[in-house]
Amino acid sequence: MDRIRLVGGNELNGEILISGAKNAALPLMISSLLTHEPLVLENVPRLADVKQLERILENHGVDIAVHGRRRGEAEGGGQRMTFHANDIVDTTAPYDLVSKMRASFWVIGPLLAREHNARVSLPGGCAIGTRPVDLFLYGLKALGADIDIDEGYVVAKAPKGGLVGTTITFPKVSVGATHTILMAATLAKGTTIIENAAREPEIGNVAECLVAMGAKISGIGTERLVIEGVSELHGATHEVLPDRIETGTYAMAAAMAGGNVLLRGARPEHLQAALDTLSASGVHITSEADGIRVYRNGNGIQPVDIETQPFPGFPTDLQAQFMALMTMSTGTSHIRETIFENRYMHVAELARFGADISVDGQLATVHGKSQLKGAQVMATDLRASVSLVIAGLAARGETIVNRVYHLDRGFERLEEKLSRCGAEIERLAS
Ligand SMILES: CC(=O)N[C@H]1[C@@H](OP(=O)(O)OP(=O)(O)OC[C@H]2O[C@@H](n3ccc(=O)[nH]c3=O)[C@H](O)[C@@H]2O)O[C@H](CO)[C@@H](O)[C@@H]1O
Ligand SMILES: C=C(OP(=O)(O)O)C(=O)O
Repeated sequence: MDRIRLVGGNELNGEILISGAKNAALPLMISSLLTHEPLVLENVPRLADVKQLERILENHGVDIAVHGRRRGEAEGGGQRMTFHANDIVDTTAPYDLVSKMRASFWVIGPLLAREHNARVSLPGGCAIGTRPVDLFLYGLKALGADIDIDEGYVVAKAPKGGLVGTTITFPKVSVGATHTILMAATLAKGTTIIENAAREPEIGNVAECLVAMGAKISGIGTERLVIEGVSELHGATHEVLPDRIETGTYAMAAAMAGGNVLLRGARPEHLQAALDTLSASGVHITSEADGIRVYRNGNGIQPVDIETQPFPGFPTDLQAQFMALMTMSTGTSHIRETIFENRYMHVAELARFGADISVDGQLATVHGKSQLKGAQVMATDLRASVSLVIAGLAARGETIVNRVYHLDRGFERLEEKLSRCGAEIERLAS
């Protein structure tokens, strides 16, 4: 298994091109199942999760082609890809494909809407909590689907004539359930209203793509989405938005290591809560025409308390990275994880660097230290893994991060992007 070796202590200076967002690319790819015409996506990141979803879509009969890169070839700008679901040849999404990744379960929405039936294995994804699918099933049943759980599969059937629009009020905000019901409702009969919809920018990006494909959606970006069903969708060309979690991660890396980095292509409005938190900790953040500049030059990091929340709050996908940063603050900070019940696996690994963190339920208390020391650590999930990398950038001496396949799910060319800015980092191939 590949490992990452880094030696801490170098500042980060230069530019990092922000890739297309994994969490938008995946549902956008899934949207291609809604039409028999080709969907062209631009700025698709090259990630293990994208590859895995390609396998799942191909199993349903989607033809996939890569047409090259749109921008920043040398730095790894995103791919231009076509997804053509002319015929759906299989409405089963099998366990061995779906169990590796949470978002693969979302195919259930388009399959049910277009083919009126679907058999999808219960999903996998980062082991950060129990991650049930009750909200998906609640929404699909409300659209008229008959749902059964059989041998680990959700077996769903639409009523005769297809799904029927209705009002769905989610008792809890769910990104995945919002994506799934939104996609399904585009082809339902009549109007669907989703109340308490997730407002993450990736939902807006998908909704805009669906509109380009002929869907009728209003309320994009709000917690109330109104979808007027149409009888069919058509092909379109659409761009994956820049990855706000990658942006926040590199912002925190620059804050930890010190230096001055331009995060090219980043959109500040997509991670304002995280940027405000970084500013409060003493990091200089400025918006520029082509991205976000992050600058820290020898100043101490102030402790700041955060609580993770659905968008526009502080994202849970940046909690681990922020905790790494707080380990070097000049005081004590409190972090409350409210989205997932088991998203503190990085705590034990950060302790190997000498970090002083205690956890009581959903609350983590981080006592800042002036200097971390490099260590041998284990990546446990995607964002936890990258928190270990950025801790290693600031630690004295050598760090080895084991099990980096987690990182490859969500960070494109991580070592390359960081080493271009001066980090001493390399991949040790197994
Ligand atoms: C591929 C993708 O985009 N993944 C993101 C997505 O995950 P994902 O879509 O899985 O996250 P959700 O927003 O659905 O989960 C939020 C909370 O709702 C709970 N829940 C969810 C569905 C359900 O049917 N029942 C239920 O109880 C979850 O267990 C969790 O506690 O949003 C999360 C929250 O921003 C991010 O951390 C993930 O990176
Ligand atoms: C938790 C994540 O991914 P997934 O939902 O696919 O597990 C993530 O992107 O941080």
